[in-house]
Amino acid sequence: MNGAPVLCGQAIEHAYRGRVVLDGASLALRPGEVVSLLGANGAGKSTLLRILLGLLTPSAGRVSLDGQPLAAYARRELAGKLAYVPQVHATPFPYTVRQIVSLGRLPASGLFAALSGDDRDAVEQAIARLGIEHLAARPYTEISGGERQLALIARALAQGSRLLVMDEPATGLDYGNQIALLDLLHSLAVDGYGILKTTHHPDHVLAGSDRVAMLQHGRIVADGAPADVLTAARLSELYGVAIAPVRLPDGRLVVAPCLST
Ligand SMILES: Nc1ncnc2c1ncn2[C@@H]1O[C@H](COP(=O)(O)OP(=O)(O)OP(=O)(O)O)[C@@H](O)[C@H]1O
Repeated sequence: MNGAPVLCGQAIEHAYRGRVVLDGASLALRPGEVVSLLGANGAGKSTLLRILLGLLTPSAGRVSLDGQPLAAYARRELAGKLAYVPQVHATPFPYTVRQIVSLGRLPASGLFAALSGDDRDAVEQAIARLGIEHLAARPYTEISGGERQLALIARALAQGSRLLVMDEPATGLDYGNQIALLDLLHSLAVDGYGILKTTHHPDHVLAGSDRVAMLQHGRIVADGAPADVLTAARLSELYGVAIAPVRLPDGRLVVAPCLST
């Protein structure tokens, strides 16, 4: 059973140069659940994530963590509770994957301190959980986008926070790694992690998410169990194409593309 919400955004509003992107969006994340945030391109998903992480200050609304306003936390304390997995980026520096994962320990160890034994253990455990031991000594600049994504997730795990906020974590992963990622996120939730991720794949919501929130017109227009929320009407409205979930003989729901020509 999930506990009380630990990360709560309430009535969040945000505008970029006067253009309203979020207009009263509310979203909560509890331990032990995978929550997917769905929305069309430009709907404001990344903006909402950045606000929930305290990286961007909303024009209006409140964000709280464990009942305290986000602003009440020191940066290091926040990092111990909340980790961000950004969209894959390139770094100009040829750090090894192990060094990238070690960056997750910086908030705990301090910028100039050597890694302790506990830090090193956390790094190796994160690398093992992602199954990327074979990449650990490779330069981050010389691995694929999908491999970088796995390294960034390992970095978030090494950080030790129990809430993970991920911006399109499946992007760039091949099909096998997408499924492995869904499995990993589910197993992390079973271990008590709370996971909030954006996705463009309704199938990644139907498989492996406990809850889905739909962002449209700057608001969360639906929030609940994937099978309840992802109706043909809502999906068609969200994406502007005819789309319908299909129930397989074994009871699972899937969304299959249906081309107009
Ligand atoms: N720094 C910025 N300055 C001005 N406008 C911005 C800025 N960041 C985002 N926007 C605009 O705000 C809107 C929401 O952007 P955001 O990245 O939050 O959407 P998204 O739902 O994550 O999109 P996508 O699915 O395409 O990644 C977009 O129209 C975008 O162009």
